[in-house]
Amino acid sequence: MSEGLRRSIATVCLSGTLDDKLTAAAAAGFEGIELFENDLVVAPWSAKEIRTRCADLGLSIDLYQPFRDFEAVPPERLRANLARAEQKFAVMADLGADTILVCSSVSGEAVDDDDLAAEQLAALAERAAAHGMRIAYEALAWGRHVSTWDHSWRIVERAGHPALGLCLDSFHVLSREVDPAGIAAITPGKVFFVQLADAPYLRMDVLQWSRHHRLFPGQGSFDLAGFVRLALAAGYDGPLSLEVFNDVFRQSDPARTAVDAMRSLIALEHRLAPVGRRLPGAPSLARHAFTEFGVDGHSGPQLREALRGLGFAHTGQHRTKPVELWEQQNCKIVLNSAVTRPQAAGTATISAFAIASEDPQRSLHRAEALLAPAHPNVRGPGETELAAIIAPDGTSVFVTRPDDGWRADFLPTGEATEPGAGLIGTDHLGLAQPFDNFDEAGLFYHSVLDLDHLADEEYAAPFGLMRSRNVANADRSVRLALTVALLRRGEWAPAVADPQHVAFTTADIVATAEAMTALGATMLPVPDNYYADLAARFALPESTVATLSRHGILYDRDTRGGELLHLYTPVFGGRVFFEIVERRGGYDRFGEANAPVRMAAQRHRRLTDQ
Ligand SMILES: O=C(O)c1ccc(O)c(O)c1
Ligand SMILES: [Mg+2]
Repeated sequence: MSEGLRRSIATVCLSGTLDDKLTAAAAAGFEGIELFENDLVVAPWSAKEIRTRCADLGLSIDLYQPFRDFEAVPPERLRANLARAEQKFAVMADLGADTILVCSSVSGEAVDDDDLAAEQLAALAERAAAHGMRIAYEALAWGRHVSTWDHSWRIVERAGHPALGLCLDSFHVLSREVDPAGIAAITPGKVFFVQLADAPYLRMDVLQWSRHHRLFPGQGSFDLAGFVRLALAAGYDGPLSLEVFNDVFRQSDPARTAVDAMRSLIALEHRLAPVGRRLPGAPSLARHAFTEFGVDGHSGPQLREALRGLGFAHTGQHRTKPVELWEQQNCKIVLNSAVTRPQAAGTATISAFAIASEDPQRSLHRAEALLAPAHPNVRGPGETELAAIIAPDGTSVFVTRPDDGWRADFLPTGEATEPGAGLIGTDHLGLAQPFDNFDEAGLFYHSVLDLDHLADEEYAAPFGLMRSRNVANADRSVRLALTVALLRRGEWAPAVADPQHVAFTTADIVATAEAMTALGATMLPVPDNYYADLAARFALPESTVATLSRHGILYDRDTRGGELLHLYTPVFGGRVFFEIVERRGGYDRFGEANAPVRMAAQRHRRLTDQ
């Protein structure tokens, strides 16, 4: 099994016609599919033509699904069900598929009788066997009488038919409270099929949860690696098949979803070592090396002025491109007037960011193994090779050496970086994600850069509910805050609801605020109401609140007493802003509680500016 298990995907995961789905699955490198009945019914091809099309694309049809409401029914219903099954076996023969999925019944006609269920499933298996086919019985978490994997296994065991086995679906298993550990003790050979889906923990009706909120492995909260290990311990060696019902994926570009899906499987297999295929190990990351803003004649001057106010100096000019380097200690900002990515006139965008890696080459190999698209490296003679990958939202992610050799591409301007304003380095980047790519982005950064998923937060902001997902490396020298609106954004929400930012670290935020005021910085005014509430929430001394208020510093405290003091600039270039943070006592979050205050203040400021 050293080269791994087969990789399959259910057609229900992907948007479009059957043709769209098959093309996307094959292009992403899948070896097999689960063919959903609906996709067959609407296809213009006969079952035989589908088989040929799949074979041409190198795809096997690993499962035909689903067959519903079969077992534990009165005799006349059984006769009708068996006749229905015979038709399906004929279709399967044409498809060249040998395994059919039978979901546990949800029908009101079914009775709570394991003996009857076992007997009828054995009768079905007997007929399947006559066609050289087999039945995989799956307990739906909302099945009428059979809703847990252990119950479905008792019935399959009781039936004792060689052509009857189990389909284990991680969603149905892990969404229920039944301990999955016993899966390892299932008789070898009796797990016929394994379906994989992750999901966020939600307290809601399990059918709704399953049909709308499934995610690819690594995008939710389930322990998929643990689940697969149990199936492997039971001797399973069939495909690992993704079966993800998700409202966003159902309407997204299938080619892209299929790559996201494949990335999730590759990352999962890596965690199954020594069974799965291995990825190049993730080198440790040293820090945020630089952040690049794409600017134009309107947004460029705004950002230059903002950086001056924060104590930055324009230290370097690129040898061949209209690109400026701005620095203050380990904070490095690049302003690029020649970004190739389209952006609206007058705006600024984070077009790229760079992370210093102890082994950039290995970081890139890992990214490639995880199907991250590469950024073509355009460099002039004598310039440093800067390799980049493209994140799901189109941002280039450069992986650089810790020695900052890339700085040699900039000719010094002679401007001094002293005295600055006490900014030490980059704490994190805040990257608002396109609605459709949020889960994809989380998995991308988690798997490609090996950033841990720290926390998800939801908060009510002026322009809608927001979700943030925090990812960081082990020593927290690289942090990203990914944000998205909980619902697809409406037309009315202004740009401040969808911004990007760079947060810099200071060891003394009050001193930094004073230095920035002296430099003429424009910081964001924070309303008095906020401070009145803050004093009440945290029982802070009046003098502390007065100091915070004087500088527009926001405050948060975690349950262990760690504190965050942070302040913001207004939005520049339509979309970007800066944050200054001082972390105390191991505070490990991003002050999400204050995001709505910031958004309202930024909106207010833009209105009064106009
Ligand atoms: O939601 C369903 O109906 C459904 C169908 C087939 C499956 O394998 C499944 O897990 C759920
Ligand atoms: Mg399933």
